[in-house]
Amino acid sequence: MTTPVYKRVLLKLSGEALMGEDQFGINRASIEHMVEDVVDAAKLGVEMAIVIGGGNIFRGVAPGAKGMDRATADYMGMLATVINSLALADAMEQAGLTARVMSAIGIDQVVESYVRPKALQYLEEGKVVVFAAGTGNPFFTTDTAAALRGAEMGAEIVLKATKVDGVYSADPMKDASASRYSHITFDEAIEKHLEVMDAAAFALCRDQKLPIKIFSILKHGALKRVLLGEDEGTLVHL
Ligand SMILES: Nc1ncnc2c1ncn2[C@@H]1O[C@H](COP(=O)(O)OP(=O)(O)O)[C@@H](O)[C@H]1O
Ligand SMILES: O=c1ccn([C@@H]2O[C@H](COP(=O)(O)OP(=O)(O)O)[C@@H](O)[C@H]2O)c(=O)[nH]1
Repeated sequence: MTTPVYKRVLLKLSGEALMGEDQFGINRASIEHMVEDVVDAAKLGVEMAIVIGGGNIFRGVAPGAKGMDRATADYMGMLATVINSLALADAMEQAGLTARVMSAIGIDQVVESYVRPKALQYLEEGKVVVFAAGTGNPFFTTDTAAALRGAEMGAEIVLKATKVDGVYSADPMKDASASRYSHITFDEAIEKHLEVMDAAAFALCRDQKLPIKIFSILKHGALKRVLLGEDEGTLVHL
């Protein structure tokens, strides 16, 4: 089977996964692995919009942010996603893709600002669009940004590529006895307070009838398997 089951997707890439085995920052091998998966996905002809987190950089400055005003710390986190977006777009260009970064916060000398029709046009042209600076608002996460941009772009699904291979009954990093769901409803995920994604992101996707697939970014080829409709990760559905 080589025909993708989706035409357009919103891929959320974990910022923290970018640091690989390092303490913080961008690990070259990690970003190259991620990009290889994106290239394979693009080769299937799937239109791809990407949101990348900022935990790898923000984690590095987090001790210094202790006691800071929350909104200010969140703006620092959003700027961290701009750094990651630029690195990701550069790596994608080097791998032969055409990428565009659009920021939710105006920093026009660095990247163009997010304009919805322009983003839609880029996707139609086969360019990979990277949405930087999250939603542009403090008190949100890049998961919510993924849900928001996914809905705006008319994506058929939000693909959350993270450090675990799906949604578990409890955090698998803390509880070895946790079991993985192959699928779960939005209501169940919210009611059970499963923290693999924040409730705002789950609620937005539920309201927009936008399913989410959660799978491991560390498993090479998993993204392609998801796009081909193979059994991979956890589907969160209505
Ligand atoms: N019920 C759960 N199922 C799976 N993962 C969970 C669960 N509860 C908490 N987690 C944690 O959520 C993390 C993924 O969310 P997050 O930290 O936002 O990652 P990302 O860097 O991808 O944004 C996983 O690494 C896992 O440790
Ligand atoms: O719309 C947004 C998106 C992100 N952030 C900030 O940016 C940080 C980095 O994003 P996130 O933690 O979602 O990244 P990831 O977990 O994927 O590395 C968050 O912690 C927030 O502080 C924010 O304030 N608003």
